[in-house]
Amino acid sequence: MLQVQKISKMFGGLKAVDQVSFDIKKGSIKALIGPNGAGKTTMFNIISGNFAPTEGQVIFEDRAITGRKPHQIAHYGIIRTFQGVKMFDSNGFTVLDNLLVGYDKRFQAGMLRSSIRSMISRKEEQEALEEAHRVSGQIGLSDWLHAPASELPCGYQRLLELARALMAKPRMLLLDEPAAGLNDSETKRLVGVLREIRQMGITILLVEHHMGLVMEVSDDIVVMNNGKKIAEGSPEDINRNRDVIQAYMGEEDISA
Ligand SMILES: Nc1ncnc2c1ncn2[C@@H]1O[C@H](COP(=O)(O)OP(=O)(O)OP(=O)(O)O)[C@@H](O)[C@H]1O
Repeated sequence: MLQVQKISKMFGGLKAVDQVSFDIKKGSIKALIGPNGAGKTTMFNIISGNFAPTEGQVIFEDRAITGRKPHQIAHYGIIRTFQGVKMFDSNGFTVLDNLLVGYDKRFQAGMLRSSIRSMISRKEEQEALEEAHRVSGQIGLSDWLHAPASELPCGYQRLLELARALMAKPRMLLLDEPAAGLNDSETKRLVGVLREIRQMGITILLVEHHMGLVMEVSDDIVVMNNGKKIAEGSPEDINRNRDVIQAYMGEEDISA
C-alpha cells in the first residue's frame, strides 16, 4: 500500500534519515521503532508531507506523493496523529465537538484554525454527527460523548485522538506514540482498539516506544538507528536481532 524508497533527510550537516526503504502491506500494522534521535519522527513527517525529503520517493497506492502538501496527503487517505497534541478542551468543548472537527480532512492536515462551527457546512453536519456516533461506539467513547474533553482521563484522551483521526475515514493511519502516558490497563485497551481498526481494513504505521504494545500488535517492525534502517521483520525476528539489541543498549525504554 505504501512504499518508502531510499528516503534521506538532511538538516544542515546532519543526516536525520539516511537511505531508508520499507513497504507497508494493505491491512497490516507496522511499527517504526528505534532509540531516541533515530529519525522516526522525521520519517513520519516526510510520509505525511510535513517535511520534503532531501532524496527518495514515497509511493501510496501506486501514486508518488513525495513532497506533496499535508492536506493533499490527507485527501489521498493518509491521516496522522501528532505526539502530545492536545484536544480542544477550552470553552467547554466536548468530546463530540472534537470528533466533528476531525470530520474535516483539512483539520487533520493542521490547516484549520477557525472555530468548530465554521469548519463544516450545515449539510455535512448530519453526516458528521452520524459518523461521530458510529466511531465513538467503535472506540468505546460513547459514554463520554457529551463530556468536556478536559475531563477525559489520559487513556480516553489518546482514544479521542484516534477517534478524531478515524472521523476523516482514513485508508492509512500514522500514529505517533499512541501509548504515551498510558497505564497498563489503558495500554491493553489500546491494543484491542488498534486490532479493531485493522479489522476495519485500515492500515496502520505507528511510532512507539512501548515495546510491549509494539510486540503484541505489530505484524512487522522496521528499526532505525542514527538515521539508518538496521532491521526489519516480524516481532519474533526483531526480538532476537543482535543489531537491534546493540542499538538499544543503555536505553531505558527497552526494559520489556
Ligand atoms: N527540524 C529539525 N531541525 C534540525 N534537526 C532536527 C530537526 N528534527 C529532527 N532533527 C534531528 O534529527 C535527528 C532525528 O530526529 P527525530 O526526531 O526524527 O528522531 P526520533 O527517532 O523521532 O527520536 P525520538 O524517539 O526522541 O522522538 C535528531 O538528531 C534530531 O535532533
